[in-house]
Parts: sequence; C-alpha cells; structure tokens
Amino acid sequence: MDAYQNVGIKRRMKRFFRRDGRALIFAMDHGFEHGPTDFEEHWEHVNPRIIIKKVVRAGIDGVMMLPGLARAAGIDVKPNVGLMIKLTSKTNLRPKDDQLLQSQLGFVEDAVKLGADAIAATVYWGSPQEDAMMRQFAEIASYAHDLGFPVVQFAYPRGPYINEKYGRKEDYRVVMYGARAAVESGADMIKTYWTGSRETFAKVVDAAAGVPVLLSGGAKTDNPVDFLKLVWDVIEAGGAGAVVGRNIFQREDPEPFIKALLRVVHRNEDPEEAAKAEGLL
Ligand SMILES: O=C(COP(=O)(O)O)[C@@H](O)[C@H](O)[C@H](O)COP(=O)(O)O
Repeated sequence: MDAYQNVGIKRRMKRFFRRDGRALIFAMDHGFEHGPTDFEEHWEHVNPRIIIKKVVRAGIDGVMMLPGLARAAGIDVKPNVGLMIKLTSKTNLRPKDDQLLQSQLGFVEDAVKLGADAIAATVYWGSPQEDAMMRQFAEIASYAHDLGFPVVQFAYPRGPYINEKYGRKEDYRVVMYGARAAVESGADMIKTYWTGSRETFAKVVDAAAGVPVLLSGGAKTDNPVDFLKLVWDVIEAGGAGAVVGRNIFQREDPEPFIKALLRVVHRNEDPEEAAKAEGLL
C-alpha cells in the first residue's frame, strides 16, 4: 500500500478512536435490518435527525448508518465525529432461506460522496452464502483501501453448521474464528458478538492480532447498569469499545446513558460509579 493510502486510513481511523485507542459508536440501521418497530418504545427516535443530534451532543465518537440515512442526517454528524457508512444489509422481510445473506445496497463512491470516514460491510461467516459475502467484502475493501478509507467488518458467524457444531453462534471458538477471518480478509476494525466472559472475549481480541475489536451492542437491557457492566468487561478484555444501537435509542433519555458509557470506555470508570455520576442511579 503506498504512503498516501496508509496516511488516509490512519487519519480516518483517528476520527473514531481517541488517543486511548477506544471508541463508542452509535449504530442506526435498525429501521432497515429489523424494521421500524424497533423504535416504537421511543417513537421520536425513528427520526434520524432527532436521535443523531442527541448522540452527538452527548459526545459520541462515531455514528454508523446506511447510505440513505446518511443522506437524511449525515449533516448532523458533526465534523469531529466519525461517520461510518455500511454498504451491505438485509431486511427481516426476506424469506428465511435468504436471511443469511447481506446484499450490497450502496457503493464505495456513495460513501465517499457522503463524507464517510470509514466503510463497513457484514460477512456472515459460516452462512451457505458466505462465498457471496466474501467476494462483496473483498471488492468493497479493495476499492476503499485504494482510496485511503478504513474498512470495518461486521464479522458475524451465522449458519446451520455453526449451530450443529458449536451449539450457539456466540461460542467463543466461533466468534474468535470470525474475528480472525475478518483480519485475514483485510478488515481495519471488527464488530462482533459478546462471548459471555472476559476470558473468552480476550481470546477473540488476541485472534484479531491488533485489529481493534468492537462489541456489537445487542438488545436493550432493562437495567442500564447491566449494559455498562458488559461494556466494562469488553474493555477489561482488551476490546476497543462498542457499536451500540438499541441500548441508546430505546432509552427515553439517551444522553446521560451515553455519557456514562463514555466514562466506562475512556476513563475506565466503574459502571456503578459512572451511572451515579450521570444520575442514572
Ligand atoms: O449488526 C447489526 C444487526 O445485527 P443482528 O442481525 O440484529 O444480530 C446491526 O444492524 C446493528 O446496528 C448492531 O447490532 C448494533 O445495534 P444494537 O445491537 O446495539 O441494537
């Protein structure tokens, strides 16, 4: 890779990661991947401009969106906040047999025009359609790297063989495998599942061989401290932070919660202390 691209990738990575090498990123692709019902708990957050303004005000490090939402609300992602555009997706409406495929819904050029700082794509490792997603990722990554953009892989092990062999997709051996596959396929950042313990997540981090590993948030926890504790475990395991959607936009007042998360991610604060400091307890 020549010096220009190398500098481009490094500079853009720094728009997400602070000097401590960690980042808290807001995810908003749920209207497409899960359907707008995900927003019903706090319906005003279905409007990307409303929720993006809140998360930016709270001090989030980055925002991840699909290209269409970035057209609508990318302008609200202030220049000091990293913008990650994801170029693959799927709806929950497609037939069951096709749920293990993410399709390309935008192009690297679109992300560049939208002012992206990083480009993301999902690979369901172990899917019967793994081959198609590997090719898609390779094409996106190759072009993005040529232009000096970092590439994020949502490295999600998913598929019938995984269930048969490991019992669950969150088994650390398979999450670790997905993370390693992401590294070996050229990812600059990895987003993946929680494996259930610090010890096992630390192995995922080791398998990623220096490529930052971010937690994929998951369903909202009733008690906000439970999610703070999860992110604390990720950080203690050597993880680089988290990409969080529902735990933010499904809360009535996401701002103190984000501030508490930032305390845990960047200041190593104990989750309960962080929650108290932001008035959550
Ligand atoms: O990866 C995604 C969906 O995963 P899923 O198929 O629901 O397991 C992304 O659409 C989300 O943005 C990501 O999971 C982060 O959002 P939350 O899980 O924190 O809501």
